[in-house]
Amino acid sequence: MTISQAVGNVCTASALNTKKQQTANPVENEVIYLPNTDCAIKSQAYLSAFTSYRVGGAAQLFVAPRNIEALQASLKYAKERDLRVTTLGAGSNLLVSDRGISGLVIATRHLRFSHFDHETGQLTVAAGESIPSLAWEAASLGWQGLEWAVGIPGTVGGAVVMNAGAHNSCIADMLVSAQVLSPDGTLETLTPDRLGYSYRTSLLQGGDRIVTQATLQLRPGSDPAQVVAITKEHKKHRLTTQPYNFPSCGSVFRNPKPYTAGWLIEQTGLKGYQIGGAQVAQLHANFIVNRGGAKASDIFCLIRHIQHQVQERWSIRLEPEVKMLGEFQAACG
Ligand SMILES: Cc1cc2nc3c(=O)[nH]c(=O)nc-3n(C[C@H](O)[C@H](O)[C@H](O)COP(=O)(O)OP(=O)(O)OC[C@H]3O[C@@H](n4cnc5c(N)ncnc54)[C@H](O)[C@@H]3O)c2cc1C
Ligand SMILES: NC(=O)C1=CN([C@@H]2O[C@H](COP(=O)(O)OP(=O)(O)OC[C@H]3O[C@@H](n4cnc5c(N)ncnc54)[C@H](OP(=O)(O)O)[C@@H]3O)[C@@H](O)[C@H]2O)C=CC1
Ligand SMILES: C=C(O[C@H]1[C@H](O)[C@@H](CO)O[C@H](OP(=O)(O)OP(=O)(O)OC[C@H]2O[C@@H](n3ccc(=O)[nH]c3=O)[C@H](O)[C@@H]2O)[C@@H]1NC(C)=O)C(=O)O
Repeated sequence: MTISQAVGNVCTASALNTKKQQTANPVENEVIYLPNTDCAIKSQAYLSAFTSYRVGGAAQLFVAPRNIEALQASLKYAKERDLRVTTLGAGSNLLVSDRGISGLVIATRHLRFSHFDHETGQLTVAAGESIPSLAWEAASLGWQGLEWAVGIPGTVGGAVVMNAGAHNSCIADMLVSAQVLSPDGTLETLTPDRLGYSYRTSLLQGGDRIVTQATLQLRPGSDPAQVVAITKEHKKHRLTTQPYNFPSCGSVFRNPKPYTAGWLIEQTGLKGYQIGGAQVAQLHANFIVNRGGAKASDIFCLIRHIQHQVQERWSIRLEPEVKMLGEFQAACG
């Protein structure tokens, strides 16, 4: 089954809306439809609703396709109007500027479909599927391999791009192939050796290809109760070591091996340090939490402050894991 067979007819390619075809960009608060689809493009859509930090200004234009054809139509729409395209998954590793993002923002989380192949032990999933939901589903089937992914509130697409990982496992370890869509509308299936994987890195980062689907190799045949128990242990460990009670993006910085960012930041005396509504978490110093009312600029300036302090104290440059989208001020006060 393909993604287009698996989804309903909302925001899909169809001939239903030919009367709604328009060529202009929508003006503020207007909704128009992609030609030959019932897929709406919205203007000035606030991205704070689409990021785990709950911050971020508006997308100039926003679309959430539900199948490949509607995704291809979105890219065509952008190309014809010379609009820059930005792709979002679940927005759980993003800091979107308060000034928003120009061009067309494509949210992939409505690309949904999953198939557990009991013969091969392979899980084929659309980019918008939730990684933690799949981890629980695999566990309840007695399939091993995704226990580590519980508690990572992202999509399959975001995990493939970020090489999401935890507990010494990561997506690259189990990726059989990823299907990607190029700006010219062509689909290609790539094996991991073509994706330049290393720790929290892939060649897909910062590029213009959109992940549409992935196939993961898992290990069926275990006692579901045992796999669920291990998954629960991972979740419990997270809840005791990471702050889940306030919005965040997970780890802000990559670990500068052999050190860990959390240790360096704590030793620099920054736990609890706050700028506006953004605070270095007390429970884990590599998390910046939104304590309420934070602006993206507060989080951005706290990131810069941490980098500066850690550099001064340890001569180590912390590299952000979080992806910053849009424009940020050059200097913080
Ligand atoms: C509480 C919490 C805990 C976390 N724990 C972990 C952890 O243990 N390990 C870990 O690795 N991460 C963790 N994260 C970070 C985050 O969940 C992961 O990086 C996740 O993989 C991001 O997925 P996403 O769908 O939210 O991607 P987004 O944040 O939406 O996007 C991330 C990047 O991928 C791009 N992108 C997203 N989808 C696509 C697509 N379909 N095609 C092309 N590009 C795309 C975006 O443009 C952006 O550059 C955590 C975050 C939170 C909030
Ligand atoms: N701090 C932050 O910025 C953010 C934190 N989060 C947090 O991330 C966490 C992700 O947790 P995680 O458990 O991985 O995913 P979720 O709690 O999001 O659950 C994902 C799916 O897995 C199912 N599920 C959850 N627990 C179990 C279980 N014990 N057995 C079987 N199925 C289960 C859920 O089913 P059902 O719906 O039936 O419960 C749901 O369909 C959540 O606590 C969420 O609040 C998310 C976004 C941002
Ligand atoms: C949350 C993320 O991924 C997480 C992932 O969930 C966990 C679990 O596997 O391991 C990494 O965290 P981490 O290296 O901070 O793991 P932890 O086990 O919490 O801490 C490592 C070490 O740092 C120390 N530590 C941590 C936090 C802190 O405030 N102070 C401190 O001293 C701990 O005591 C421990 O000795 C990933 N982070 C990175 C940047 O690699 C993410 O990428 O967003």
